[in-house]
Amino acid sequence: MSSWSAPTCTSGLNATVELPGSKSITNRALVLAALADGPSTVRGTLRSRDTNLMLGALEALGVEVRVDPASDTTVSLAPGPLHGAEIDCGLAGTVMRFLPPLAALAEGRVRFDGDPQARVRPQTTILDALRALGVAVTGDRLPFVIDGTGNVRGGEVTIDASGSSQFVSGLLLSAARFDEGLVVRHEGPPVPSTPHIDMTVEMLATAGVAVDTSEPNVWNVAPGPIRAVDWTVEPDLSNAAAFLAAAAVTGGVVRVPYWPAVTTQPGARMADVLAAMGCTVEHLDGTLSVHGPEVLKAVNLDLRDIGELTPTIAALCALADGESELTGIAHLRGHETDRLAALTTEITRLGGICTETEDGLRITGTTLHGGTWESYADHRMATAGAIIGLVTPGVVVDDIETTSKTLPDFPGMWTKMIGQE
Ligand SMILES: O=C(O)C1=C[C@@H](OP(=O)(O)O)[C@@H](O)[C@H](O)C1
Ligand SMILES: C=C(OP(=O)(O)O)C(=O)O
Repeated sequence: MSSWSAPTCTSGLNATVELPGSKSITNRALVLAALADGPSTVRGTLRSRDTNLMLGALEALGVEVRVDPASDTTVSLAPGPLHGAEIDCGLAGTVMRFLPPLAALAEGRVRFDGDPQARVRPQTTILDALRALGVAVTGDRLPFVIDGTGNVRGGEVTIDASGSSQFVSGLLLSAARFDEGLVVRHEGPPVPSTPHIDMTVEMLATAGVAVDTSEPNVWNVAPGPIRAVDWTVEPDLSNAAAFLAAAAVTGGVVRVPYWPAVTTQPGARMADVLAAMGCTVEHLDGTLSVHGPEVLKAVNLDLRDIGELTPTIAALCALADGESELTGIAHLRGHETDRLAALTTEITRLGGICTETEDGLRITGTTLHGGTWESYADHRMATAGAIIGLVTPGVVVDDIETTSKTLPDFPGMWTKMIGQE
C-alpha cells in the first residue's frame, strides 16, 4: 500500500483519454457466457481486479476460459457442467451478488469469501431469496456456502432490494435457467441504481431472454436457454467520469472517445451533471468533450439512479461555489466502504465543509489545503482524492493501487492525461 502525491494541474489541461471496458457490462457478459448454450467471445473485456475475480470464479466453477494471446481483452468462454468451487469475491459487489444464483445451478459445494470489507457489505437479501426458492444456503454474509444440486426450482420471490440493485440483477441473470423461470417482486423503499437493472434486462434480451417489466418493481423471466453471444464491451463511463471531472476543476478540456450514443451505463449521466455545474459538454462524432468553467456551480441532485458517481461528484462539490446537496444515496453506506462517512471525513480533513444527511451529503465548496486523503480500499474514494489534488497542492492519496478494482493503471492514465497537450 503506497502513498501517492496527487499531481497538480491548474491550467492548460487538454487531453484525450481512452477508457478500458465497463466493469458492469464485462461482468454481466461473463456470467451470461457461463450460462449460455454454446461458446461466447467477449471483446473489450475490462481486465481489472473485479473482472479477473469473475473470470477466476467462473473457471473454478467449470467454465473453460481462453484469453487471446494477442490481446488480453478478448476472452472466449465455453460453458461446461458447473461444479463445486471456492470463490474469492474480493470486494466486488458484482461477484458476490451475481454468482450465488449461478452457484445454485452447480452440482456441489460452492464456498464464497472475500476481503474483510466485503464481509460487511449487504448480502442477506439474495441469500434469503435463494433459500425461499429451495436452495441450500449456509450463512448470511461472506463467508457463506451454497450446496448446489444442479437445478433450481424457481417460481416467485419477494425481496427488499432497496440496499442494492445487484440483488435484482443477480437473480435475473440466472433466472432463465431455473426450472420454472422466476418472478422477482420488490417491496420496500425505492430500488437504487435502476439503470444497472435496465442494463441487465437489455443484455438478457440480447441473449434471447425476455424479461417482462410491464409491472413496476416486478421482473418476470420465462424459463429457457440463454443464447451464446459475441459481446463487445463499451468503455467504462463511470470511470470516465473521474477524467471528465479533471476538466471541470481545472477549466481545461478532456475528451473521451467511443462514447456510446445510447447506453444503459449510469456514467453517461455525468454529462448532464457536468453541464449543470457550468461545464460546456459536447457529444460529437462519438467523442464526449468537457470544457471546464471558470467557476464550478453548486448543485442539488438526487443521485439514487447514479450512486456510483457520488465520490466523483462530491469531489467537484467540495471545490464548487456554494452549497450543494446530494440526496437519494443512503445505500452508499453499503458500498466498498461507507462512502457517506468516508467522503465527509476526507473532505473535512482537507479543510472542506461536508456533512452527512440521512440519505446523502451537504457540501459547501471552499479552498482546500493539502494533507492525506484516505482511500478505505475504495477505488472511487482514491480517484476522488486525485481530482481534489489536481487543484489542491500537497494532497497525498493513500493506497492508490486500490483503483485497480476497476482500472488497470489509473496513476499512469492520470499522469498521461496531465502531460498530454
Ligand atoms: O450492477 C452493477 O454492475 C452495479 C450496480 C450498482 O450497485 P448498487 O445498486 O449497489 O448501487 C453500482 O453502484 C455498482 O457499481 C455496479
Ligand atoms: C459500488 C461499486 O462497486 P460494486 O460493483 O463492488 O458494488 C462501484 O464500483 O462504485
